[in-house]
Amino acid sequence: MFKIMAPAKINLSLEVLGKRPDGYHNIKSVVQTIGLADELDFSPAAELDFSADMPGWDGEKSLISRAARLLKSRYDIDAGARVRLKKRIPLMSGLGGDSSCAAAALKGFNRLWRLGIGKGQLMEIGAELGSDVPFFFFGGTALIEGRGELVTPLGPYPAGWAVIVIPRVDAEGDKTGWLYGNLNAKDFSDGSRTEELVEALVQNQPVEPALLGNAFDRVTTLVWPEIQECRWQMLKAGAIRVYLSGAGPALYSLHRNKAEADKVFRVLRHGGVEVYLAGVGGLRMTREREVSSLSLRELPQ
Ligand SMILES: C[C@](O)(CO)[C@H](O)COP(=O)(O)OP(=O)(O)OC[C@H]1O[C@@H](n2ccc(N)nc2=O)[C@H](O)[C@@H]1O
Ligand SMILES: Nc1ncnc2c1ncn2[C@@H]1O[C@H](COP(=O)(O)OP(=O)(O)OP(=O)(O)O)[C@@H](O)[C@H]1O
Repeated sequence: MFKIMAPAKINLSLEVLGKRPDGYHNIKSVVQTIGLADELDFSPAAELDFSADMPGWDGEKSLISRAARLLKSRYDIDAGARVRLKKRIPLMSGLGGDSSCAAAALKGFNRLWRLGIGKGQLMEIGAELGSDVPFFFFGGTALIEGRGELVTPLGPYPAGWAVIVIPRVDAEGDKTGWLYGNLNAKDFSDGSRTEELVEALVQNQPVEPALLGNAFDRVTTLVWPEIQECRWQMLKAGAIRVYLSGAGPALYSLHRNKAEADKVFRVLRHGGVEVYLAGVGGLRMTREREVSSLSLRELPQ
């Protein structure tokens, strides 16, 4: 019937400003979709029927099924749907895979059941499913704020390549919530580094690597000592700087040309590391410039 791609994301900057009364944290983060993506294949069915080609993937645990149930109850839908998922993004890795699938699912069910829901409303429903979900209705390069539901599209990040390594750690349950809960005042910052990065992107200026960084660096290194070993392996393979994505454990390095990225990728793959090579930046994943009701910020002129 039809397919929808669900790209992974990396956090180029991720600053946590502090804890909110509702238990979430205010953040400022420049997020970027990358060429590593899942693929959702939708077709009509009498009941809900979800499956994936990844062993251990459980439809009932995925936000895809929560998205379906939420729309069915809110819009009084009797119809079902069959979704076949080609899963490429490692789960619970910091690459936002299930969050991206949730956004793709909302788009797909909206189309399959002819609900006619606008993008802004879909983003608000997405925000009920998870803080990373609204961003995926824009993709490309964007600033996310609030708990992640305020999305401001930005000029494209300079086109390049990312080498992504997934350290072998036991990330399970609500690892993101647990890691947020283990942040403390020294992990918090005021968002100014991310504002500088936004300014560079909006003004199409070169991006200083020092502007990239992640508030979860300290706590993830404490919880998962394997991360340090992976960082060293990436540096030894030729990466200049290694960054953490989301709440981890995924690590990535950025490269302007493919040949350099490919060399690092091959060395790591030969070393038995779970490693991916993906395009970064350049094109915007979506063409729409519609700014949703959730994107309240004005870009610096
Ligand atoms: C780390 C990031 O991936 C950065 O992009 C996101 O902030 C996390 O987004 P996410 O995985 O969609 O997170 P959610 O599923 O909404 O929240 C999981 C748990 O993480 C914590 N959480 C999440 C987002 C946020 N801004 N503050 C939080 O404290 C909350 O305890 C929440 O119960
Ligand atoms: N076995 C499973 N099958 C399908 N979905 C799962 C499974 N285990 C967990 N999930 C879903 O995946 C979500 C987390 O995966 P996701 O890939 O979005 O997070 P992430 O990569 O850690 O992103 P980030 O760290 O950036 O928030 C869980 O909240 C849960 O909804």
